[in-house]
Amino acid sequence: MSNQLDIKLTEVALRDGSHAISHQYTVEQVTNITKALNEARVPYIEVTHGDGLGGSSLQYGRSLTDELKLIEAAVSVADFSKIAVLLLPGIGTIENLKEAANLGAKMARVATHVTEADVSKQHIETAKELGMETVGFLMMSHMVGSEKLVEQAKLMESYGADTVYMVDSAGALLPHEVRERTRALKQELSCHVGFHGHNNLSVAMGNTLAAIEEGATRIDGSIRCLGAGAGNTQTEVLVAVLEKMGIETGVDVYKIMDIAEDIVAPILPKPQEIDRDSLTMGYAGVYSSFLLHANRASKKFGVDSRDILMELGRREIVGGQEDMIIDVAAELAGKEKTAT
Ligand SMILES: C[C@H](O)CC(=O)C(=O)O
Ligand SMILES: [Mn+2]
Repeated sequence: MSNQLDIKLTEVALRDGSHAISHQYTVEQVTNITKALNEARVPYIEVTHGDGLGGSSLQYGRSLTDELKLIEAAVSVADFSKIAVLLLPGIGTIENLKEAANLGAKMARVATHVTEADVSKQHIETAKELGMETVGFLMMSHMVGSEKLVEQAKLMESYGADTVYMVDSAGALLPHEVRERTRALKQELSCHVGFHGHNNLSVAMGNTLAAIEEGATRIDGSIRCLGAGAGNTQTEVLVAVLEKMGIETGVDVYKIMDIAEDIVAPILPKPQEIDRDSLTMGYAGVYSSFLLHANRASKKFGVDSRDILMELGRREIVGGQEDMIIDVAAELAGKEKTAT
């Protein structure tokens, strides 16, 4: 494969990884990690609450630190990397977006459920007016086939998205499915196509390579797999793999390895791994950020967390419906009680 692919990586540990550490980032951690990623020449670094701007709440989990302080800290030490923010319309507002842009965020990633791209119009247009690079982020892409995905991606492109991402929020897609969907997106869109994977089925790397082979050029990773569920495509591994394939990312492979080992690993509450819960998320097609919510509900109601996740998958519960996790756990606990 040619090394002229213009692959640009976005590091998401300071946003997607927020789910894995219950949104407890400090200014010091964000400053240290951003400074090091900037030195390693990572093009984009996403910083926000795990559920995007305005996500800090009882429903999604309260942040330890105001995300605007985290964004400000990241911007202050990044003279090469651009700081990106995630925004889910309905959680984050246009006002939140303006605040982030004022602080120096240069990229807005507007995320919707894969069938609801139409709600991103105002936010993508505003981000453009603010002079930001814009990304449309189609979450839970495994829930639809190529045709629907293309239809929704085209909407985002028509609103002005510079890139549209296929987002495998549940880590449920397999390489042949990513390949087929990416091919369809590339055929129908003129903007960049991106891929965001989760490693719940241990295929995030294979999925990412399939996406790149089909023409995706905007790729997400999380260093040391610090993302929701089992984490995302592991950035330092991806950089090394792409370098071996002759594909340039511009990221310094030794430096990114060192950040993973020396700066990120020490802040993890536990190593990011595929355990029975994260595996069940990929298997059942459940939103990766539900992991800690399901763990808590499992303890509270004494129900196997896999049963909760399987039921959430059956009911096709999506982001924004976190309250259903408690409902499902309570229901299952009630059924178990009746049965005994
Ligand atoms: C709000 C979600 O965590 C966005 C994301 O990273 C995904 O859907 O995956
Ligand atoms: Mn994610």
